[in-house]
Formats: sequence, structure tokens, C-alpha cells
Amino acid sequence: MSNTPFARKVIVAILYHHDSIFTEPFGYHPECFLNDPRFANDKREALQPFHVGSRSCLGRNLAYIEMRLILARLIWNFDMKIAHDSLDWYSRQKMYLLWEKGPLNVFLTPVVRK
Ligand code: HEM
Repeated sequence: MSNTPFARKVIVAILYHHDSIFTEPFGYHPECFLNDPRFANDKREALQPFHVGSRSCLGRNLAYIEMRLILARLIWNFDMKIAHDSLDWYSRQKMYLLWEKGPLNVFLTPVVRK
């Protein structure tokens, strides 16, 4: 069970929301990646958005190139200002998990009644 895709997602969700791993784990604090002393004790290596190991993301390098390109073009071409109705966007997020059920094999033996 501990290495099923479902179990990996649950473990990751718990890790990311544990205050022994991240200071203020339910807040949005991009500054924690910018040497802000408040987040000095964060265990940033725990953040693995592409997962690790043999089933980790095959598209990781492509994803990084795409994200850099899209972000660079957005910042170069537009001035951005968040809309008022989206100020609490983060706190209104919902997270769903999938439950992958394995096969349930059953033998059916006809009942012989006399
Ligand atoms: C920000 C972008 C992306 C993130 C955060 C991401 C994240 C992930 C994660 C967490 C997994 C593992 C899921 C698990 O353990 O069950 C995964 C698997 C995978 N990803 Fe991505 N991914 C991204 C983009 C991409 C792109 C652009 C591609 C391909 C063009 C891609 C292809 C794959 C494939 C093929 C797998 C399955 C690997 C396997 O099962 O062996 N991903 N991804």
C-alpha cells in the first residue's frame, strides 16, 4: 500500500501541510524560497512536485522549459494586476484525491440444493 500512486499522493499531501516541515504550511509564501529568515528552518527538499523515484514525472525537464518560457513571455508582454474577486483565490481551493481500487476477484460456486 505504501508505494501505490494513491498512497504516495496522501503522504505528499500530509508532508506539505505539516508544520514540522514548513513554517505556516497553509499559507502562500513564495518568499520562503528567497532566503527570508522566517522560513530558514523549512525543509525545502521535501517539496517534490514531480515526485521522486522510478515513477516520477517523465516530463519534468520539458515542464521546466515550458514554465520558464510562458512566465518570461507573460512578464515581458503584460502588466498584471489581480482582480478583486480573486484576492482569496488560494483559500478557496479544493483538493480531491483519487482512490485506485485494485481487482476484487471472487469465486462463485453454484449452491447445490437437494
Ligand atoms: C508542472 C508540470 C508537471 C508536474 C507538476 C508533474 C507532476 C507529475 C507527478 C507528481 C507525477 C507522478 C505521479 C505519481 O507518482 O503517481 C508525474 C508523472 C508523469 N508525468 Fe508529469 N508533471 C508535469 C508535467 C508533465 C509533462 C509536461 C509531461 C509530458 C509531456 C509529463 C509526463 C508525465 C508522465 C508520462 C508521468 C508518468 C510517469 C510514470 O508513471 O512512470 N508531466 N508527473
